[in-house]
Formats: sequence, structure tokens, C-alpha cells
Amino acid sequence: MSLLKVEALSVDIGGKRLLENLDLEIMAGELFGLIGPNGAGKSTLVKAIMQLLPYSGTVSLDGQPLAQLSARARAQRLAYLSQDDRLQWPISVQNLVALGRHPYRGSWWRGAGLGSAGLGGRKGGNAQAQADERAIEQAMQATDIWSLRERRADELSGGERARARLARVLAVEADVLLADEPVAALDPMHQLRVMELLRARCQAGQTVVVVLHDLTLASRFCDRLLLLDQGVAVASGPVETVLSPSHLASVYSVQAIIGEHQDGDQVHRYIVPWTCDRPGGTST
Ligand SMILES: Nc1ncnc2c1ncn2[C@@H]1O[C@H](COP(=O)(O)OP(=O)(O)OP(=O)(O)O)[C@@H](O)[C@H]1O
Repeated sequence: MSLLKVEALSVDIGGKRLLENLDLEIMAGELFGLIGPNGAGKSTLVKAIMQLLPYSGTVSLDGQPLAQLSARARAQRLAYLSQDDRLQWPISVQNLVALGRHPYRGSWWRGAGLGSAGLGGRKGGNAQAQADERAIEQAMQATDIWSLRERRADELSGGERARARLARVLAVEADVLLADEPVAALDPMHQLRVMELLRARCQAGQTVVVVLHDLTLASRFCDRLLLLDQGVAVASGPVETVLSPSHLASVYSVQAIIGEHQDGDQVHRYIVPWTCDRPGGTST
């Protein structure tokens, strides 16, 4: 049985249809990729799943419509990394990551998380505080921002901040992680590291929905893909079927070099967009 199910989902905003009658089933432990060109509707789909946009249709988790869950239950079961990387106020990296534990806190918990003592400052505290500290530290180690933990998040580089924001959602330890372009700002090593991390999280039982523009990463790491174009599902299923040369040409308007690389006993496909089918140019 699927963990996350989307049925007949449509989104209309301002008189414009952004998503058209989508059906989707994502299994527990799956690394599921959402791909498609700019404006295809990937972020809109993720926001609708997160109940951040009005939609028609049903989104359910474990058979229960998400709209029926309390905000706190939803926040514990689904973690969301948005594309928007603006920070609204100066905050240390470790306190930003600590915000990921907010869904487990009572309403009395007004601070950003760790206070002036930082990590380790509440050793010997209750079980919840220890679970929080463990989750926060693990998330920072996994995203390679441990050494940045006392820096101000708004003073980090774009890639460092992207990893800090990812650490915040990893710290939730939710059943489902929805990550909208988590590797877009990262250097190649950190892109691979994050994709390996998401893969490992799936092997440990989490379910991950990831929006990607890098088709080689999508091909190599995802179990299945949904290809969106203009709010419509063009193809869904195994990577080889979805990332066909004809889809690349018809949806992305590119001719791509598709090759295979033998890595141990596994064969991975790489996809390098090479020429544009659609002429570009600057408007005057
Ligand atoms: N609040 C909104 N009001 C009106 N139109 C919107 C709104 N949000 C998104 N759109 C439009 O919906 C379409 C899909 O947007 P969305 O952000 O889902 O695309 P995307 O596939 O995530 O694109 P990208 O790869 O550029 O991030 C776009 O044409 C966008 O302009």
C-alpha cells in the first residue's frame, strides 16, 4: 500500500489552472523524484501536498486525508524544504536547525531552540531534550555544517545556507521529507553527498519526494519519477521510461547525450543536455 497518495488533484489560482487532475502514489521508503521544466508545477504540487495551497482532490497519508490531520501531526509526519531561501531574521545555524524540532514542543517553547548554552547546554535534561539535541547534531553532521553551527545563517554562502536549511528539515525526522530543489545551490561534492544522504534516509525507512533539475542525479538516485509539464503529468514510473530521449525533446526542448557508466555491479545512466531545440536569444 502507498504511504502518500494524491488523487485527482487540481490547483487553480487567480483563474489559472496550475495543476490538472494529478494522481500519484508514493511507497514507504521510496526516493521519488519530481522533474519538469521551469513553471511545470513541481513546487505547486509539493505545496499542495503540504496543505499550503487550496486544491481540489485528495492527498492522504497512510489512507487518512491530510486535511483531517492537525497542523502539529502534519508537521511531525511531513517535513518540507521550500525553494525560498530568504531568512526573516538573524539566527544562528544551530538555532535554525533546532526549529526542525518545533513540532515536538509544547506551546510554551517560544525560543528558537538551544538558547545561549547551545548544543550540549542541556545535557542531563529530559528525554525529549536529548532526542532534540541528537536529531539536531546528526542533521548538522550529515549536511556538513557542524563547523558552521555558531555562525549567523544569514551570513553564510548560498550553498552553506542551503545545507543549513536542509539540516532543519532533516532534524524533524518526519516520515516523509519533501525537498524542493535541495541541491540546486550546491557544489558537485555536496550534491552527491546530499543525494546519498536522501538515499540513506530512504533505506532507513523515511520516504523522500525530491524536486530536481539535474537529470543525471534524478536518474541515478531516484526509484521513480514524475515528469510534469504545464501542470500535467506527462510520464510517471521507472527512471528509464520517464527520462526517454523523446520526453527530453518534447518536454525540455533539448537534445541530450545519454550514456551509461558501470559502477561496480551497477550500471547508471548519465544525461547531459547538449543542444536546445528551441532557439533562444535576447529580446530587445
Ligand atoms: N501563487 C501563484 N499565483 C499565480 N501563479 C502561480 C502561483 N504560484 C505559481 N504560479 C505559476 O504556476 C506555474 C507553476 O509554478 P511552480 O512554481 O509550481 O513551477 P515549478 O515547476 O516549481 O518551476 P521551477 O522549476 O521554475 O521552480 C508557473 O507558471 C507559476 O508562474
